[in-house]
Amino acid sequence: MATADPAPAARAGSVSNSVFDTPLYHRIRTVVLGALVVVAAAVLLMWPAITDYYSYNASYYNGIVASAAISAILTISLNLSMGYGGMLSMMHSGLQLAGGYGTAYVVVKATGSWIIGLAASTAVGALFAVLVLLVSLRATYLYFGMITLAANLIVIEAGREWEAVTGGIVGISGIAPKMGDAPISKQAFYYVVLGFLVLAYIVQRNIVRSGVGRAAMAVRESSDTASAMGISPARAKLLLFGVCGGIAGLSGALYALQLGFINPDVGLLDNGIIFFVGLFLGGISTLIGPVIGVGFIAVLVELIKDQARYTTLVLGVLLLLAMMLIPRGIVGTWKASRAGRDRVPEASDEALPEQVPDVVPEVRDAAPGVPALEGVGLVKHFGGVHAVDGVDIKIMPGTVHGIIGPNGSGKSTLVSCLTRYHRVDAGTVTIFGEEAAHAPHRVAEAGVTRVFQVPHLFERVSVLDNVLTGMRMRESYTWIGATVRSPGYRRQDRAERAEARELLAFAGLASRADWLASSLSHGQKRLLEVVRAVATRPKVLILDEPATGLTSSELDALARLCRVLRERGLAVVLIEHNVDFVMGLCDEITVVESGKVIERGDPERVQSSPAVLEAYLGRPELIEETA
Ligand SMILES: Nc1ncnc2c1ncn2[C@@H]1O[C@H](COP(=O)(O)OP(=O)(O)OP(=O)(O)O)[C@@H](O)[C@H]1O
Repeated sequence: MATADPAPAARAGSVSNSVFDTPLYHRIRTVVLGALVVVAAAVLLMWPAITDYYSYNASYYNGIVASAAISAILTISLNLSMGYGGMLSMMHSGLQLAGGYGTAYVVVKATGSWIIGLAASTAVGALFAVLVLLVSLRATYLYFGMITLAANLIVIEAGREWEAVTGGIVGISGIAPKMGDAPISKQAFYYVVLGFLVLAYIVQRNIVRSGVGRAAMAVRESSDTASAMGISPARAKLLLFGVCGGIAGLSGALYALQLGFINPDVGLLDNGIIFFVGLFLGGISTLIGPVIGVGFIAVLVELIKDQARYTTLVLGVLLLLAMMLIPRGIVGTWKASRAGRDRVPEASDEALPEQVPDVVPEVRDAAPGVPALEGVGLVKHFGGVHAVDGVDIKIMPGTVHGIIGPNGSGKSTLVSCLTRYHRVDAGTVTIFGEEAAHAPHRVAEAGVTRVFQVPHLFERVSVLDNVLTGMRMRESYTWIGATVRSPGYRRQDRAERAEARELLAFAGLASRADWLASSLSHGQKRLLEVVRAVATRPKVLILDEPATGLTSSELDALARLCRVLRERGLAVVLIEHNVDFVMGLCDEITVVESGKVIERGDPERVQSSPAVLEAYLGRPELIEETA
């Protein structure tokens, strides 16, 4: 997940004896950072008083900070969309415009309260974002960007033409926040804006650190893997982009109330440049980056205000320099530097705990004789390639079932048919006797989880966060619960973290829990993928070539995990080329060759089958050697 901001901050890996790894340095760093935050908060809180004391033009300087805060709110929304959700949004200035119209209409045309206006703008932004996402659900990154660009143009054009509501080209003016009949002072409104900035930041942080944010980041990394964990990519995107739209709409309302007017020019992309520059300068996919980036730009723009005609040029050059010199932005670069890292203990190979923890899933309710997963007459052709050609396969609960065959024989395609990643040309799939739903995430919901042949780990978040992502399917809290950190959310979050640590310990990864997943060895990454799949509490776990590249101790850990899962009543499906591993572990083996089953049975039967000896790589001795 692109430099996501896991909580607690994921750590980087091994330790040296540099000054950055001493406890004293870490204490000083914490104190200095804390002091900076306190000073910044104090200055912002006292800003109206400071400007009042030192300047004859206090309202101008208050306005600058209030406008920067409003831009920061919008940039937080853009960060959630592009940084955490991986959705390239070119419609954020349009969302701000739509939000601005919402409040302008309520306050000026309907003579309603500005507070109702804020609510209306938030709703307008959220609704508009959801509508745009609904028509672009299948669009890839760039196409989604183009659709949002079109949406932005439509909002501007609607603003120009729909005069009855928007006031046309002239727009709507006289949008003043009032308490009763008295207008709210600019000073008081400054604090309203500041309050909403804090709120937007908290919403962003709480969402990113909850299952809602983890689901969106999982989809951003790989929607196939997210689906295998029961996450609906469409739902995860809709939710996040809807929240983004709401925040952007809110910023539009504040913009209209702060300046007292709104017109279609607000939606122009030129006006949106500040949000992009602020985001990339501060650090995309970092929580505080958007605020710092926009704050930096506000100061810069103020400093060059006498040369205002060069502002766009300066912002362009700034963006270019930021991309070339600090592509992760100020905050991202700090976090990636030695100075920004937390201290971690040196991790060595861990002894595996003897006891199987209770958190390892168990299947108790399987009806006797009913296959956990069954495919009948499965056919999948790719043009002239008969990848799966009339396969029947029955996988029983409480067994380890191997699927072997030469390269290109159709093993992965068969599994993709069983898990609905491929639409079959013919055949049926049932899970515990019920016909399998046709979307991969629904298959995962029914208890069938898979680990892909190509590793799909979420590399830029912590090991622990990877496992937590696997638990999304059974999280019962809503995004509102996550945002306000309801007692139910906190209870569930605590329990999940404890469970994830137990599962990691069982796989020998406990001491790596807070590391970035990218800092693990290849074998540890494969094990982590299996642990993440186990965290979904599956009834059927499909592992596609999990043993590739594992050391002997990692192979032992994997084999032990498979045996424990079998004892607990799960069906484990193992696609493997490591024949020793398969023969030593599996109760039943299906051998495929050119898309057809050529043998099935226990390891002894398979090893002595003439068809297998003949077909398997054309090198019977490879099988015999293992006998
Ligand atoms: N999406 C696809 N489009 C076209 N052909 C495909 C596609 N996926 C698989 N194939 C073809 O289907 C056949 C079976 O491929 P598959 O990956 O299922 O084999 P496999 O037994 O899993 O191989 P390996 O052991 O090398 O992973 C191959 O000939 C492959 O080229």
